Amino acid sequence: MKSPAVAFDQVTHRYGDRTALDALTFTADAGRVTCVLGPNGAGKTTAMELAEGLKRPQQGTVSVLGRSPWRSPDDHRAAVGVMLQDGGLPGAVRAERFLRHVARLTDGHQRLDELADHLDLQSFWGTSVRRLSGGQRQRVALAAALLGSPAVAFLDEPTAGLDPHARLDVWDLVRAERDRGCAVVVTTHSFEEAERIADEIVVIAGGRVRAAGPLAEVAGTGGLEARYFELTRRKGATR
Ligand SMILES: Nc1ncnc2c1ncn2[C@@H]1O[C@H](COP(=O)(O)OP(=O)(O)OP(=O)(O)O)[C@@H](O)[C@H]1O
Repeated sequence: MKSPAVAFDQVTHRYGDRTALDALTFTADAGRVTCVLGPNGAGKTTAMELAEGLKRPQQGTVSVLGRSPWRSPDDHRAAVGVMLQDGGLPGAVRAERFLRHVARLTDGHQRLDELADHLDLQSFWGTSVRRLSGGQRQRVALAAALLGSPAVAFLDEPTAGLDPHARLDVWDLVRAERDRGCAVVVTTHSFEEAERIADEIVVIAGGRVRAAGPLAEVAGTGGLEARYFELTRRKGATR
């Protein structure tokens, strides 16, 4: 059996006395879109940061393409595309200049033309990143993550704040990445998004996996939204 592109095995991570991840265990495969859902503070970003090699796991193991992301060398990192929630983009540089720079580093010139088309980047090519709207900046961050045609892509809330056209463009792009064999891991708060793009769903709450599996299996007959509220119900809440 092929090993998963991303594997969390019994990962626990604490910030002081707060447990952000509690024996978290799940996998994500190549050629699949895995959507990670969970309430604010569930541990999604912490999990993504561990998988991206930005944090070292305190307990348990994280593996991406068969290696520990914390210890992996640069060529391994190049196979992993990352779109962070805050973008981490340089403010003073024009969008085009920034992306051409990333394209040089990732050998992604041809890809840049495709992505520019797909995400309508030319309409704000000449604007410095700091003057872009939130949604435009997000599209630049997404293009930067995908320029190197990565084998694994981590996209943290890629469509938050995007207009309906841009959301459709991003969903198309995510499906295209999956179809070329990429393991795409997407965090989202949108059931619509998960239902449109996910092959696999992972629901996290309180740092633990509450459900994981194919979309139809996790959603069951009542639908994903109902199942999510059932899995993540808060004490005293009416739903
Ligand atoms: N740097 C930090 N220092 C202390 N606590 C932190 C830090 N980062 C996250 N936490 C805590 O860890 C828990 C998990 O946070 P995390 O950001 O991973 O959740 P999330 O699921 O991504 O939330 P959101 O949906 O709001 O983005 C939360 O209780 C949060 O307050």
